Amino acid sequence: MRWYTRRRSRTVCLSLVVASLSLHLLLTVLSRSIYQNHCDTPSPRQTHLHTLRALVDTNYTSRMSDNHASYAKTPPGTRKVNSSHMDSNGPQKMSEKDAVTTKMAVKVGHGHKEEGPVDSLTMTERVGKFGSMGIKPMGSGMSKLEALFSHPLYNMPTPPIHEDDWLLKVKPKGKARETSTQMWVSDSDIGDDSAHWNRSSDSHPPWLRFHLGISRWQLYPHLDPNMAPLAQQLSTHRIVSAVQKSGGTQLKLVMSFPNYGQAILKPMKQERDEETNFNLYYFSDFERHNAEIAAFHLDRVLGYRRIPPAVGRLVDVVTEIKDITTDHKLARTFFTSPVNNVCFYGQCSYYCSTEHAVCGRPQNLEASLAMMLPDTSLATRRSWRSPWKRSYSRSKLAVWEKDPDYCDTVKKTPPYNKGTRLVDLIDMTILDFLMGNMDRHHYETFDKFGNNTFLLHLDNGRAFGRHSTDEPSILTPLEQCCRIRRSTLLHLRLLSLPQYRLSDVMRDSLSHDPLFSVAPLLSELHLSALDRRLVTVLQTVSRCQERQRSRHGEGDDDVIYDDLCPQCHSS
Ligand SMILES: Nc1ncnc2c1ncn2[C@@H]1O[C@H](COP(=O)(O)OP(=O)(O)OP(=O)(O)O)[C@@H](O)[C@H]1O
Ligand SMILES: [Mn+2]
Repeated sequence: MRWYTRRRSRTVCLSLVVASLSLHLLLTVLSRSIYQNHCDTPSPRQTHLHTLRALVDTNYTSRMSDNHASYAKTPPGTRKVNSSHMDSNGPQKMSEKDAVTTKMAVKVGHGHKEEGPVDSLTMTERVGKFGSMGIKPMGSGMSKLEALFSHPLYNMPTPPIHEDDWLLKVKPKGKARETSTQMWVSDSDIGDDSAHWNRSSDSHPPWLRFHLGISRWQLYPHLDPNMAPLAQQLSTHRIVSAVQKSGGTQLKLVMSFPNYGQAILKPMKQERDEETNFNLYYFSDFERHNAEIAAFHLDRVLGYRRIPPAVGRLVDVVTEIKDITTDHKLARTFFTSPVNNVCFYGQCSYYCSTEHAVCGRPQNLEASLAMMLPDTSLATRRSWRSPWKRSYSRSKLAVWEKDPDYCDTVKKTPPYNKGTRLVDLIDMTILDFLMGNMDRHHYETFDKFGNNTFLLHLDNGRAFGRHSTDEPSILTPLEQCCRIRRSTLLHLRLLSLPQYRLSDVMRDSLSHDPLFSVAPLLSELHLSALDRRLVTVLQTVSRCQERQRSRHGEGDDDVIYDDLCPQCHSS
């Protein structure tokens, strides 16, 4: 009898699995047709479907290290691509609106005579090409980045966003004071007469549109048309104020623009091909401007959209900082170096001294400008200590380093015992492992959304310090918890296929940053480290699944958190 019942329930389970898979495929087809670009031809669509089917295949194991095996997974008719561009599909054309009309001639190069001329594109021309769909690849075809972003996995239908799922609400017309920051208010300030909100008004400056687009689930939407104007604002708009940002340990500035937008500036501290000194502990490492920029791109490529847009800019330290700053403490730290470069060091608890000054060449300084989040008076944030925080000590080990069953405790502890918090943390772990960031001591969330929201991945300046080694301890949460979102796993598998290879997509994405005209944001060695680390992540997940199978048989999957099937998780 018991045997019969078990057999019956197994049959029911199997039918449910088959039904759910068919539903997913149906959804995929639907989403494809919803988001279909008119330029698309049928063959890539089939390719997408085949790829998706292969990715969903639970027997998938990473074969990235073996290209031939990976190609074997690709369906017939898929073009074998070796360059970073695909030519099978018409690109989504850069709209006229995206094209930048104003030109700002940027003095590229570092003022060093021995550095020859660099890419002739001006910074604004680069910016015009920024943003997921404002990209026109060199050749005639679709870039790998475009191909990736048009894949069904990135275009799954999402549930409608309710009014409560937006971070900010716009004051009704008539009450707002033009161009004032009073135009937008926190949720609690809004009255009953909120019928005329205008979230996507073209008249709003890009930074405001960015703020108004922040939801419970992400900082900005996939294929956000505001991304190009936002990047343009960050990299070209006049800077009217530059003051030091308090808090944190290293020098950073708050820059303000004429339209009231603000950004956080982190200066260049390390050459691209330089590796962090191996004798330095992670907590003594510098922050790198290119790490902030590359982290934003990687986060977007992974489909997370949890890092505020960060863009590179050549800043004139004299006219754009020294001459306009009202921060006397900052102004006092400017000096001219022995080779006539203008330098400053500001005031902070680390590296703010003459020895660690940041210098222009002679006035041009490479920097990252990250879009400022809404002020905390409008949208308070909560800072959470990471359960896998390092000890920040040369001699002490953290608890998680000593206890292999540490995750069992975390899994029982709120907020990790409910909803998506644990898998969100694992998402962050994966991002950090890929970019070698050991400095994730805290993360933040928007208070308004309680525990049911995404995690902000702020402060990525210590990523991309080393390319020749990987830091396995960063992956500990994944190793110990053996849990991952299905959507994340599918994205990672997609990025391990040759036609969407992570390094190629990242090279492509980063080439649209304005500073690419000075030098690529990540060296080739850092790009290939991404591919190598991706293999490690996929292998870790496979190991988890094997371990689970050997313990519990083929039954239900405890490793995969099926976020593509929300009704599967009622808690
Ligand atoms: N884009 C942003 N918008 C608004 N606030 C931000 C943004 N990025 C960072 N912050 C805030 O500024 C604080 C300091 O920034 P950040 O962590 O990058 O500096 P830091 O010097 O590296 O700090 P720490 O030494 O604590 O790691 C963050 O904790 C965060 O609350
Ligand atoms: Mn930091």
